[in-house]
Amino acid sequence: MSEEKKDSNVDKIQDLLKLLALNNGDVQKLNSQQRKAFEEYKFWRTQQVVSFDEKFDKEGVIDDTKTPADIPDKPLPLIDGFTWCNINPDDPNELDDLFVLLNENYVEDKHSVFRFNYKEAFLNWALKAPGWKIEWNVGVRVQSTGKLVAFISAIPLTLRIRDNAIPSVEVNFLCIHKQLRSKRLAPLMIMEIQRRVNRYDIWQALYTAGVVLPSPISTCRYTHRALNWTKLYETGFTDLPGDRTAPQMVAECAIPKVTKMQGLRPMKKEDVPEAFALLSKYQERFDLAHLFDEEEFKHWFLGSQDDNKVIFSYVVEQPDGKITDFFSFYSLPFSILGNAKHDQVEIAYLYYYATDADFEYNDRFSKEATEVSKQRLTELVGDALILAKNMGMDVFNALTSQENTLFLENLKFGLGDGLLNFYTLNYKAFPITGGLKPDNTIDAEKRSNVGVVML
Ligand SMILES: CCCCCCCCCCCCCC(=O)SCCNC(=O)CCNC(=O)[C@H](O)C(C)(C)COP(=O)(O)OP(=O)(O)OC[C@H]1O[C@@H](n2cnc3c(N)ncnc32)[C@H](O)[C@@H]1OP(=O)(O)O
Repeated sequence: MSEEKKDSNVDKIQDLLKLLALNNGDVQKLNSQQRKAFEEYKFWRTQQVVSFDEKFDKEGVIDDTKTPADIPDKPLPLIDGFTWCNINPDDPNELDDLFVLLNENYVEDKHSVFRFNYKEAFLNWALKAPGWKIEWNVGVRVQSTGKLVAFISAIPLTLRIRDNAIPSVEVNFLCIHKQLRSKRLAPLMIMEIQRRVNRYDIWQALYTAGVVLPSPISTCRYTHRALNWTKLYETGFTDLPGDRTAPQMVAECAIPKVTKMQGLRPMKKEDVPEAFALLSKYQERFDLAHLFDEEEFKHWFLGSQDDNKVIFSYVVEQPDGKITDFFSFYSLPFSILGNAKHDQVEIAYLYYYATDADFEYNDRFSKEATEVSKQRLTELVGDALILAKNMGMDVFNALTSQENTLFLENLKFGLGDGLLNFYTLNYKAFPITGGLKPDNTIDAEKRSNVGVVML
């Protein structure tokens, strides 16, 4: 190795060590390989976000000087030939336009083989959170043909960051047609939705992305538990490890047929007050959380109750009628492109859960609390895997957020390729643990303080 190269490696390692020291070993700044210098983010450097190495000693709002009256009431100008529109999820034609846009252009893996398949029922559930507004489903159409070519959405929520409750929106489903990429339309979409949200006197937002932007407040990693190994292998979702045979993998991934927890059953309407109280209490442990109200709880966990169910929620009821545990997962399949045998991988995503297992301990990290939590969560999510498998899911995904690091390894979840970064707009927050060690493997000791799950 040349002296010059050696020096630059030493510099890199020293920079990395500096970053680690600055952030108490938090993983988020280790995405440095993927990120540009702050000045190169031509759009993001102009927004109310913090730069990568910015030091601050107080969390809070970045700019609180504006009022809705300061915000223009007309949409931002669009390039000729295109026009803004709203997407009404209650209109089947408009929802279908969105479905087609996302289905053909949304997030894919790096080999363009898998793509999220957000079905109409899913979008209806995701976009119609209590308080949703039609003008926060922002689309762009080609003027001459009406074709929908870009979209971004926001839904309201109260976000809690440590002790601060912040009226915010969650921004999601940013998508631009492949033929319109790299034309700086994304910044325009973001500024337009920001304008529309600001008009309602809301000034903070939460969003997640696989890409590194200035600056993540936390980073989690996707993990996958194979339920139908053979199909995953046939579709290329999973590789055969060099030291194993296919039958060995099938045996390793085998799942019992019957759930184990006494009193486990689907959640009903009547359970809502108790299950809502349980989840609210459980969420208090996290530094980043969605402060649900009861109406939101109903929406997010009972779903629409129609045949196209996307959300599945369960409770554990004790013989005395008390609900001690709750978990939920949602279904979001991947389309498979160009595979002769399969066109879809059925995927379950772990969503919110709660258990009273460690409520009697003051410190959730104590040895005893950790042990009881670990045991109960392993049983609970173990049963979730069985239920998901029985309903035809091929794989069960979970992030390293919440208390997931306590059971992921026991339940044979394997690390995925993808990292998910969490961001806030117009709010500086200190780093929040995402369940990852500096080398991006599971950190079962520090665990995670991220309590929000975004679709
Ligand atoms: C208070 C209310 C506030 C509301 C707003 C809160 C903020 C919400 C923020 C949005 C949260 C969304 C949450 C989700 O939905 S994350 C899901 C994002 N969607 C996809 O990945 C689907 C497939 N990809 C696409 O459709 C396009 O590639 C997208 C639309 C992603 C970019 O289109 P395109 O490739 O044609 O690029 P451009 O030339 O127009 O623009 C380039 C600029 O855009 C920056 N960029 C690239 N990707 C992202 C990204 N995922 N978040 C934020 N910014 C992103 C990029 O760094 C560059 O800026 P800068 O580097 O020069 O600075």
